[in-house]
Amino acid sequence: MLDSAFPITFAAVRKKNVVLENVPVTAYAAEGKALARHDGKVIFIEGGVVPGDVVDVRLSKNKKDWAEGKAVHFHSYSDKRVAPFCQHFGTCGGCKWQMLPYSQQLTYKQQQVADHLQRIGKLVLPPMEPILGSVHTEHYRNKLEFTFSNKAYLTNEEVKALNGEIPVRPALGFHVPKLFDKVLNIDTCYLMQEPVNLIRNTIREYAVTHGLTFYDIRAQQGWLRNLVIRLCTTGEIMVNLVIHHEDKENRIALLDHLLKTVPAITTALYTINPKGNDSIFDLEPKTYFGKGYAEEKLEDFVFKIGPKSFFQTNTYQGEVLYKVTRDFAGLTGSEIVYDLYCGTGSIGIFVSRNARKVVGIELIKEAIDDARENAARNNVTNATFFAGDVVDICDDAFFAHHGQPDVVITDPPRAGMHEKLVNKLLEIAAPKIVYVSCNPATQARDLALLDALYTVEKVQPVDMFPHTHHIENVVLLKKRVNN
Ligand SMILES: C[S@@+](CC[C@H](N)C(=O)[O-])C[C@H]1O[C@@H](n2cnc3c(N)ncnc32)[C@H](O)[C@@H]1O
Repeated sequence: MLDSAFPITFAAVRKKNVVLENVPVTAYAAEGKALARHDGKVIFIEGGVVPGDVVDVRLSKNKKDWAEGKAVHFHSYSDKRVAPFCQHFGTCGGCKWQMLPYSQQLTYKQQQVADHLQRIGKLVLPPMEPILGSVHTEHYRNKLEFTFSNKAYLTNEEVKALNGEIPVRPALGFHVPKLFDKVLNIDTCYLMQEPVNLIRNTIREYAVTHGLTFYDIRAQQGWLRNLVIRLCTTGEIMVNLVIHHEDKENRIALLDHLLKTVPAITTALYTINPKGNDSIFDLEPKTYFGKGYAEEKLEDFVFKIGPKSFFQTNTYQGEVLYKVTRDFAGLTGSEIVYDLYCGTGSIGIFVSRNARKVVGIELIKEAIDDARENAARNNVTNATFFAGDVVDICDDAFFAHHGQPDVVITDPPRAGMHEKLVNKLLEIAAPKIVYVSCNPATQARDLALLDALYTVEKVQPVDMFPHTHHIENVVLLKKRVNN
């Protein structure tokens, strides 16, 4: 069937820059790319394509078994498509799946988890639990970072209309994908509740009318660099304005104007960043107004979140994810639980009342400082946290000193666990491992190694990021009895 839809020979397909015509898109692959097949060859397709569309694809990579390209023409659209709700859809890098109904997004995410675990992990799976969708499909984030730039993104039509005379054009919004120096001016973003749009637009309007300079990332000049807004479910709002250098008069005037316009802000900070990159992790934010941090709640645990702290970006689904993790761990109060890649210790603290002891390990020292402080604030006395690389820390002496784990909870970054750590876990052979992952592909790779000793008992995908291709997945592994 598919062959007749490809009026092109296999030899031609091996060339780059070939345009494949009338390609029926059948599924989604990893990283939000769409997928089609021809002659046993897999074609990954970018460019806002969804399964059910029929497109022409210009190939940019062309290997023996697979190719990659961009949709350059749509012959027909999937009947599953819906109208995107955001005016910035198509240019902005966020919320790229708005053209699919949410129920359909969940179906594709569920399929992808199953596909990765079976194809990469080659695992025998128990019946998978249906993905837990987000109650809030808009306004679900608790933090966003906007960028100032003196090069607002312009469409091709806008550039043509300017006849080569392109002026400095201040923008405050999001980077346009693949254009590192262009920023899309955002008017309304649906990722966070109000007053986040009001805060961003107030600052931009004030800055433009008062002639404040927006950063030029190429020339490394300009005053205003980034704006980080955190809005907690407790109602607290923390704003961190990142500027290139101190300009006390303008800084005070701008922040005072903001606080007067948006009195709901509970904390305002500013950070001076004279560096070539945007990271603030090696900088010291200064408090201008309020207590200098915000508080977020998960169940009745309260977490202190400073301007540099990491916290799950969807608080509602973060709580769902942690409940699944705690349920999978099946704690009775007598267990020693290791929380690997613990960040600010939030999973460990969340399960602490159900465990005898929690041992958390995390690379970033500041996150461990937060974990210790959050444990103390929540009267958690049975959790200890250690800063360092899990691979180095988790040696025999460490386990001998802190106790053999009854349950290991592991929540690594997208790259998954280091093979040395997987081997160590096989050696330590805890009865249960709960593996929380934001990348089912690397999770599947690690599970394939753990398969030497463990059986996958439960699989629960959780959707933390509606309208994106990102998936969180929790897997319960139990040690086989005969091992
Ligand atoms: C997905 S986050 C998990 C955070 C935490 N479990 C939570 O729910 O907030 C992964 C964490 O692993 C940490 N990390 C990355 N590589 C590490 C390593 N080699 N050793 C220890 N921690 C590491 C990162 O700093 C990050 O905090």
